[in-house]
Amino acid sequence: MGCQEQQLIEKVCDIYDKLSRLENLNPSKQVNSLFAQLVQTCMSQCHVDITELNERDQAMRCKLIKLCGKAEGLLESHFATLIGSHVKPLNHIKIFPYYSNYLKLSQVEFSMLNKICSQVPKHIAFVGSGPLPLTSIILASDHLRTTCFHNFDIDPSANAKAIQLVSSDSELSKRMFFHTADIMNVSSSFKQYEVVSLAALVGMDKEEKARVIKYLSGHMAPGALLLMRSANGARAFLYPVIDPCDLQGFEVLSVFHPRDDVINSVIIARKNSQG
Ligand SMILES: C[S@@+](CC[C@H](N)C(=O)[O-])C[C@H]1O[C@@H](n2cnc3c(N)ncnc32)[C@H](O)[C@@H]1O
Repeated sequence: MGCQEQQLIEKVCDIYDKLSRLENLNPSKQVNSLFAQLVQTCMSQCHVDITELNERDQAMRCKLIKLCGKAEGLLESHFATLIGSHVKPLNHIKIFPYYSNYLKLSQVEFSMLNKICSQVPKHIAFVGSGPLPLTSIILASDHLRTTCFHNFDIDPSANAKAIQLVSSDSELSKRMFFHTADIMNVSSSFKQYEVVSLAALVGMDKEEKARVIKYLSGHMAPGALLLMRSANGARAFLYPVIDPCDLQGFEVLSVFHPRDDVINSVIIARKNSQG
């Protein structure tokens, strides 16, 4: 590994060490500052190959991804409550600190889908939509204005907050549906979706992510699209990486790796027609 790469890894380890010592990961000046430093560090264009990490750094990365996932959930829940307290919540979603990142990521995901889909999808499933389902809201409001979004989340309180956000918008709430379930227990209804979008935080390690993808491949309609969020380079300290070998039963159609302040890579694959 180059010395620049080693310096980046040491910086990530140092931030992880500070985060892991905190009492909790609820949004606060200290937590927000450490995550801002972590994201800034991992957006570096310095090439990092996480398959070459030593055992200590591999172990740290696995724990850091889980810690980031927890903090992201707490951040989204905190802002979903804040935004949901307004009479017209959707007029206030811009207060979410990473709103512009979601705008850019949703634009990327829409552009990729637009190149692949011959028709506008009628039904999209978003798996792991969370208390602040910004991707579904932005896609439904800005890009796919006739598409119905079925949002799945294992956490009933996440769905309750999400419903609070959209219910005051009469048009949007006609196209946004929320289902409380562990995605690994949902079977029949998946055949109706032309597109299934899998959140970055569903499947917090490689094995679990591969299990979710394998499960989806067994329940999606042949020819349907699976849109996944992955990570590349140093961004792989923040999210699990999806490799082509994890996509048995799918044909990879499009891959996007960000170079700006978008964090997630995006992969779109088609479910093989032989079912
Ligand atoms: C906090 S949101 C974050 C969404 C984020 N933008 C992303 O792309 O991951 C992730 C959500 O996934 C949900 N989740 C995790 N595992 C799940 C599963 N097996 N089935 C359904 N929802 C799940 C969590 O409850 C959480 O609300």
